Amino acid sequence: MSAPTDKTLLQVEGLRTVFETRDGTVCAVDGVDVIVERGECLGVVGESGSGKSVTFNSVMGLVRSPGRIEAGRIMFEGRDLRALNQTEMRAVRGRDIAMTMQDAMTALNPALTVGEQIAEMLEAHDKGLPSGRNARRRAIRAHSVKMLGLVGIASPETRLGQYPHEFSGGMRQRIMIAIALASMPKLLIADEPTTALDVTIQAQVLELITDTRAKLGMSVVLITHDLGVVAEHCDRVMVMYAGQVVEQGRTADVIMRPKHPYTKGLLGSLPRLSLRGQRIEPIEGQVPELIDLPAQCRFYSRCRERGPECLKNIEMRDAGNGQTARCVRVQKELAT
Ligand SMILES: Nc1ncnc2c1ncn2[C@@H]1O[C@H](COP(=O)(O)OP(=O)(O)OP(=O)(O)O)[C@@H](O)[C@H]1O
Ligand code: NI
Repeated sequence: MSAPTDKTLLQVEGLRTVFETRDGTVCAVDGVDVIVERGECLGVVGESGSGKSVTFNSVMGLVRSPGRIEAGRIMFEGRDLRALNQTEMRAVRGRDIAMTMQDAMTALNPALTVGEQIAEMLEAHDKGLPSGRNARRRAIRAHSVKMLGLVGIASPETRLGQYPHEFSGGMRQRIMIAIALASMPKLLIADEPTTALDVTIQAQVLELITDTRAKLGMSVVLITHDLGVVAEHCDRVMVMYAGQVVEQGRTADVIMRPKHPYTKGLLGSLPRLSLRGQRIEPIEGQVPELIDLPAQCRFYSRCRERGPECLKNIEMRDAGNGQTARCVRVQKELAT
């Protein structure tokens, strides 16, 4: 992983998050490092079950029993988020870091109007709201109308008074983004923001995130199965497999010169020049069970390039240009 700089907003080091199950301890996230710089968009890709959501739920302090963070440091603007108590962490959520959940349908509260939910977020984080009751109410309303307009909801004044079920799936997704953005977070974590949306709405939602990123100067973590989205919207990309980061680097480098056989597999089945809209194609074989994994490359059983030298724990290796990959074959290339 590249080194932190003055511009580093979020730095995760050695994150390990486990779930106790009847079959044993599932190590969903095992030694994950992440760096997010100010203003950048980081893409996170990997097959289902690779640990993408658990990694960022851990950052948000939202891992619930039987899960727990077992090790690692989560530094946000120089503060150690793991050292915060619940009240302090609640203040960070939404105000500094907002996350839109994979499941938009259930993430919204069905019993509250959209306006009430945006207001709740604004009240909780209280960024420069006036103190008088009426002035405060007016400010919240004005800001809520603005947010709904920003996410492309027509007649926002009327729409504020409606409940989630009165909106289409695509609109609900955009409303969740509006709620996340209402507090002007420094970091937006969008977990599969366009899953289950039709192609036109997908494009709108992503444009919205990218535009808002530019306007607010915020950073974005985009969790997605869609490599076309990564190619188009992300400065850097991180590829996860079986609870580990297996490759990361600048998007263009990783897509044009993938170093890890898993990344090559993900890209291999895609037509190079039309990545748009392509989801990850399955690679032959199965992701290993994340319980009591042997000390060897986790991709071993599915790897076309495997050899006896892969039967040990593999560290991330430097491929040059800030690109790293967890494969014994990786060699540093001269800067281009
Ligand atoms: N509540 C839980 N109990 C037990 N294991 C869990 C639980 N939640 C997650 N896991 C484990 O963590 C692994 C990683 O899950 P995670 O949701 O992070 O995957 P993901 O990469 O986000 O996948 P997807 O693309 O399907 O969203 C799962 O395969 C599962 O083994
Ligand atoms: Ni997920």
